[in-house]
Amino acid sequence: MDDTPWAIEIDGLTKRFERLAGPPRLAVDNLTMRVPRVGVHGFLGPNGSGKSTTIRLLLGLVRPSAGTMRILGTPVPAQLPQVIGRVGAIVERPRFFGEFSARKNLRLLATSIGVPGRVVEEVIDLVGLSDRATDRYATFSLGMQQRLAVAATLLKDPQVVIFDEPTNGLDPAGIREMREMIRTLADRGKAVLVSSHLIGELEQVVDSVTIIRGGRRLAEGMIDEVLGRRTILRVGVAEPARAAGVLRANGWAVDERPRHLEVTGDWPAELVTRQLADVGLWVSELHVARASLEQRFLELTALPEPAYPLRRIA
Ligand SMILES: Nc1ncnc2c1ncn2[C@@H]1O[C@H](COP(=O)(O)OP(=O)(O)OP(=O)(O)O)[C@@H](O)[C@H]1O
Repeated sequence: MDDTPWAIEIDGLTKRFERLAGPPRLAVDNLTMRVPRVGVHGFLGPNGSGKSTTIRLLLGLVRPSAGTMRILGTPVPAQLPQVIGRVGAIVERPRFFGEFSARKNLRLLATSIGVPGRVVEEVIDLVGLSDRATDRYATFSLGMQQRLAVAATLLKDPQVVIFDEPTNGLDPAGIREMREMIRTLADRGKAVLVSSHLIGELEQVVDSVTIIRGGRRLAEGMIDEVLGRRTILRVGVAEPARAAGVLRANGWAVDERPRHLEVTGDWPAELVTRQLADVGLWVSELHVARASLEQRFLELTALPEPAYPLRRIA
């Protein structure tokens, strides 16, 4: 069952948590999701949207109320033992011995799962801990602890790597290192599923995304397609009111500011110059900015649900 293009396939997944007081809580609601076999897939949604529950369902830590899931083509949780060896998950902070060095902690783990010592050195290098491998774990910063957790997961050379909110609690340098590590794994041919409620921390590293809210999928696809990386231009021109009219007629959204126009659209900047020149208006300033994906993500997750276009990965 290994010929599927998907690392993870989820169909109609539903999880209802029964509660002693009050009605059951629907944490995941008829969720369908595809994670490609290679690349970084961002699993994005506000806090409490059901990301952790979905990951816990995939890993057999919680039982689904309904729906089907496959990892590398193998149905889970029914056949999870057959595939779990090819999945590395960093869901909770693993326990390491504080008095042992990073290397010693990894060697212990490697021995317990029958992995040779040279692999320990490879993963230490891969997560960028070579300089600190002999330091005691107790002295590690949160970022280094995270990297050691990733190293431990990589010992068995998983095909699919799952991170639940890996940037939580990290400082900007730690976030950057985590991003680089995630990218390295994807560049080595792995499928990386990474959840976050902060798109801004991951936008440079994800190839495709699934966005959820209230346990339901809002959008799915390649990141640029889903979040619409739009062009924003700052345009200086002699007759701003007339220029604004011309650009609006050509489909641009135009905001008239005191000294310039802010022009937003899906097309290249050259079109603005040409469209204005065609009517005898000359551009004195043209500055290209990019819309922040974070802004678009917040707009998207704040919209009323039926308004979303549901997009799929081609
Ligand atoms: N064991 C549980 N019992 C009852 N409700 C639960 C349980 N686990 C999660 N929930 C609820 O399910 C919903 C989804 O939670 P979940 O932790 O999956 O969201 P999340 O997207 O991972 O959020 P965060 O980013 O805050 O971790 C929330 O309303 C949460 O309170």
